[in-house]
Amino acid sequence: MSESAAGPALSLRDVHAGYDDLEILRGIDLDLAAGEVVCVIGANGAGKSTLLKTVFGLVKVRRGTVGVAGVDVTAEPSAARLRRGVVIVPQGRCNFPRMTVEENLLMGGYTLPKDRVEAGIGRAYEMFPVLRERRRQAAGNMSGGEQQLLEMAMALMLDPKIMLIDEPSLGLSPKMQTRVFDALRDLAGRDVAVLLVEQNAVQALRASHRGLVVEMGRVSRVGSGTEMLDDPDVRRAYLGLPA
Ligand SMILES: Nc1ncnc2c1ncn2[C@@H]1O[C@H](COP(=O)(O)OP(=O)(O)OP(=O)(O)O)[C@@H](O)[C@H]1O
Repeated sequence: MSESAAGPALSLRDVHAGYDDLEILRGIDLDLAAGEVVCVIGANGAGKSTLLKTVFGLVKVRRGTVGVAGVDVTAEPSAARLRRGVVIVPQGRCNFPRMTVEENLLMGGYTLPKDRVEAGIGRAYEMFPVLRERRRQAAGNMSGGEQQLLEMAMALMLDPKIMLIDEPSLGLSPKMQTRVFDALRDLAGRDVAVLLVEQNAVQALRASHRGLVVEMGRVSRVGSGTEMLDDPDVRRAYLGLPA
């Protein structure tokens, strides 16, 4: 993990956001360092996905600021944030099931110049060798876990600094879940800041440097992954474990 001279990779200050007259985020404060994996947990409907969408600019900030590498991006549209290296991997998988794995990767990098596309594909195959093996196969014929890896690899094409990822382990076998969480740690090892939303909070916290609980639109608890796993209130309320 590292904090550059410019400060954290991502910083949220008193962020308020929501939909129509519904305020969902009510003063979120959060700093995320390069190379750090932070897992957001909370009840259904607490606003976890809204938080990711707000960082990416899909939901408008009503009050407060979003900063990326020390630059205030609160007023910037998603495309501008993307150019700053913020990517989002939404819930669900495989946008282009009939296209091959490699064609999907090319779609992930369609805004890039040719040399960066080649570098991106090289990076994706190095990180996920299974995708190289399957590169000529229709993406929709891969397992759910492999499709999830492809989604992450598509986001990797853009050489991101910040990856926002929503429920990456949803519907995967325990073995594939482990693979996905390992991949997130690998990304962090490459200095990407990862903000992760997960229902599978136990495994996600094990894979995270820090966890935070969102409650009533605010961050109610922050701690290392281990502290959160040991916290009796968190165990009872969010992990389904005995206190
Ligand atoms: N586009 C939208 N328009 C209106 N309300 C929305 C919209 N998207 C989400 N909401 C509402 O905002 C609240 C927070 O939703 P969000 O998806 O952020 O929760 P979450 O914590 O990710 O939930 P879950 O764990 O169930 O996925 C919910 O009450 C939801 O119904």
